Amino acid sequence: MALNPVLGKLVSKRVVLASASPRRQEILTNVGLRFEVVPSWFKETLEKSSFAAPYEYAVETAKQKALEVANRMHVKHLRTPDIVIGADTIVSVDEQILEKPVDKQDAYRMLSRLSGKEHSVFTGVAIIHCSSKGNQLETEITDFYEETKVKFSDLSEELLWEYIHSGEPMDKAGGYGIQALGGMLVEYVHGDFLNVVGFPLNHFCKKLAELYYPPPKHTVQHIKHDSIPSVDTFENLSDGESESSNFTEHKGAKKLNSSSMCPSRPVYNCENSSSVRTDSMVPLGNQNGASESAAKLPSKIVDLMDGFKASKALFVASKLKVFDYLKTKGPLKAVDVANEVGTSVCGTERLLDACVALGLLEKTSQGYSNTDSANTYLTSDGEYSLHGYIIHSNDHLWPLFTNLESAVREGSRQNHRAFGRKAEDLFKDYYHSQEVKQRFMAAMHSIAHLTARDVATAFDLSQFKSTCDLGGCTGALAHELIQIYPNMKVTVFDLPEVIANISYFQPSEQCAAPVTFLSGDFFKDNLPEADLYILSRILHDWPDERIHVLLSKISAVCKPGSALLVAEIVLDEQKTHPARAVLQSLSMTEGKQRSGSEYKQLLEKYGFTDVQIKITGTLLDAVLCFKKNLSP
Ligand SMILES: C[S@@+](CC[C@H](N)C(=O)[O-])C[C@H]1O[C@@H](n2cnc3c(N)ncnc32)[C@H](O)[C@@H]1O
Repeated sequence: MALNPVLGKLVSKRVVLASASPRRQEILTNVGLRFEVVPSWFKETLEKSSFAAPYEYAVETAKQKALEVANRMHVKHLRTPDIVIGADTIVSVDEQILEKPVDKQDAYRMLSRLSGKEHSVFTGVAIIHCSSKGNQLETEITDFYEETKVKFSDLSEELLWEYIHSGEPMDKAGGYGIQALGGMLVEYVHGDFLNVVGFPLNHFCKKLAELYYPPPKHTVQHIKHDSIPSVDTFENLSDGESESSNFTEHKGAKKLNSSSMCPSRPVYNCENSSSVRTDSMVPLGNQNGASESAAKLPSKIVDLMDGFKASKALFVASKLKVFDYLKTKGPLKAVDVANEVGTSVCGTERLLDACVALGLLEKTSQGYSNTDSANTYLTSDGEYSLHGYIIHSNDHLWPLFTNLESAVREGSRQNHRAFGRKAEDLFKDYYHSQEVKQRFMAAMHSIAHLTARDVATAFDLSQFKSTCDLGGCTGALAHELIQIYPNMKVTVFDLPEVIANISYFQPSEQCAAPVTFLSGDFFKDNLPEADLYILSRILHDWPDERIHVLLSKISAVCKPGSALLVAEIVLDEQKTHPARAVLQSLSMTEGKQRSGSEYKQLLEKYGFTDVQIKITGTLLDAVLCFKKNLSP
């Protein structure tokens, strides 16, 4: 895990880097940040002369790059990220801004201006927190810049041209790369070296610390702003702790909608060479001048202690279809909800108030109504309904997790304790009754529908003409693939008892090329021919012997050049994050979650090469690999 615990705050978020720079990607990857790369289409054409100082230009460009990506993901890809990071590096010498050279002559012009002189490298960084209200994208922007002074030696014409002919200057601000050959031109560096490479990591971490651990007012003077707080320091800070809600619930926080794409000049509150909107920096707990308390409040631990109550409140409200009633009939008073769902008035009122406290409902004088996210995710017909998974969590996972202590003691699944029977395998257990099977299928469908676009677009799959989704269940991913790749023929292969029950889950609108459903057992039966095989959320469920059978069969049927796409949550190399995957492991299936290098090793063992891993930052990551060519 990253040394800086603030980065841990980003683990559960969809973080996007709006930059194609491999150097920025490397800097952030090296410290363990998980993020998706979506290069910005924003053209670096802002009028430089309209900025009073070079750094203002870099900050504004960084901001516009990040906003373009946030807006595009929200509108075009229907995937609103949690955080978009934009950066722009420029070199400034004699009050002139140098960006990337357009050709060798331009590189010569830049480098000869830098020869024998000190210049400044500025990187502007924008951290944009995004949320979606209705169809509107809302953003909260934090931006800052870092300056590093660099002095070049006197460069001879010969050295200069030799460097230009190396090709290195062409994609770099100021026409040099300090981390490679360009390092030989440099006499000294004053300031953050990584800033010159392209990303001021230290300042970025400090900014995150300010955002996620804002100092309480009464201790402001004691906090060293020029250091990244240690874990100890964090404990001394009062943190609003609730990870994502810090940014959505600050009373004073200024929301900007997507119209802020227009490059208007912001009003900055400049402090220590950074500009941050101070209104989003006020910690919730301190806004009303809460009195000093001698004991530190371990907010995270308190949240964990109460977490099960929150989960159960969500489950019960979902099971009672409270969100469905409020969607069609709200706002409703507690007594009306109680009448609709057939529950006690006092119990219903408590449940509804708890849902308000959890941010799932709103309460006004007219009664209770759904929040936008309740309409989208919690109603059973919501666009991205998680209702199926929530009911599965309540009816299946909850009883299993109440036996967690025994599971840990014994190292085995607890179905016999939770449900009074021990099935041969996971799916024999799910499919023993029609009711449980349909509940499980609805659960799989809700997550698959929510993640399908991320999985389908993690790699460009347009080269594949035929695809077989093994264990593809209701076909949610298959339908998305056909939408994105209209020339692709997709077959879903699943057990007969699943295929017999898929009709309820099919989209109402007709597709040009319908999905084919084929029943069979992927451990025993012949697999259909395809250019691309998919295993989405399959491998983590099975023990090694079964995986051996399955991957051997796929490898045997795969022609050279065909591919296998695995969709799973990929663990970090320490195998402790993301938490969702590690917590899922506690249900003790015979399978296991794997890290990126473990997937690579596993797939290579079965003759797959060129293993590429895409950490999407969402609920599922993707691994693509190709069947080895037979030629030596
Ligand atoms: C965890 S679910 C994943 C479903 C889907 N791929 C997704 O990502 O939502 C596992 C799927 O594998 C299917 N499955 C389990 N054993 C199978 C077998 N022996 N042959 C074919 N499909 C199987 C199950 O019916 C189920 O649909």
